[in-house]
Amino acid sequence: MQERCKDAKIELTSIEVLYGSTKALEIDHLLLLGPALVQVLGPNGAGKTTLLKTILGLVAPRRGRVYVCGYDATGRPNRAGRFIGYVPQLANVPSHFPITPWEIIEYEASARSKGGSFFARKEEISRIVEASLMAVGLHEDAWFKPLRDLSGGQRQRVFIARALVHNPPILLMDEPFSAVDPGGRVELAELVASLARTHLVVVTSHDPMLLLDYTDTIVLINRKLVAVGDPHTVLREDILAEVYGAAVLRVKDHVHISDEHGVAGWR
Ligand SMILES: Nc1ncnc2c1ncn2[C@@H]1O[C@H](COP(=O)(O)OP(=O)(O)OP(=O)(O)O)[C@@H](O)[C@H]1O
Repeated sequence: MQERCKDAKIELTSIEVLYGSTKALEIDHLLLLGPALVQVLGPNGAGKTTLLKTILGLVAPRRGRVYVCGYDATGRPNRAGRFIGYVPQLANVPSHFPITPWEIIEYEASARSKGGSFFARKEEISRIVEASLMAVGLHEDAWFKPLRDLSGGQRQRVFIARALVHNPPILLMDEPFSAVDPGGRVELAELVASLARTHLVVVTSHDPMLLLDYTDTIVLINRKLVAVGDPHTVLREDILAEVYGAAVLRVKDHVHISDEHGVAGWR
């Protein structure tokens, strides 16, 4: 029987993830409900990507369970992947191939399409590719250009489009702004925010500022869950200092975090 997602929901219970003998992440309980925008924040090596991969079933925790839309998806990427679209860090995606946005989405849609005649499927796949590229606002001029000729912002839209192909209720995005120039970030933030009106969107970040006005929940981690709640509750100097130490500064009524990714500040 086809499993359906009644509520866009991620729940983690008693999670412990190890790489070899090193503990990478510990979470007693975390419940995320959509539609919403959730930012996962933490310093380098805090376990942000590990958290996303654990939710995706790509990393199996040593103990604990991961539920996606109410289904046990612990260590089961095929089950989690039905309900989740994953947008990887652009830095980890090779961009020098002459592949085009259309081909990337077409490949994903073909891999996920089943049944029907070859011609009906081909027509349906073209419809899905077009709808996905339009949903992320990628201009038609860019659809058949090699990926390497696109800007960071355009490339990021392509991978968001790919994540949307199977119409998942949940989107996980790993540092979606890191390879995008400052000019493109604001527009991209608006796209992410608009998707969060209809999806549960979980974004990892070093800088919560760009999405702050749209954010429902901040999850602060540092190899364990440090705090979870709305931005006003979590982005407090004393809580941040627990994770970032001396990298947290107060200048007048602004709080700043400075790390090798730059300085993020807010009031
Ligand atoms: N496959 C792996 N094998 C061994 N150690 C790993 C593996 N993946 C991650 N780690 C380690 O686990 C810790 C958490 O890594 P992770 O990539 O989840 O952190 P992060 O918060 O996403 O970091 P960053 O902000 O630098 O991207 C780091 O110390 C990292 O070196």
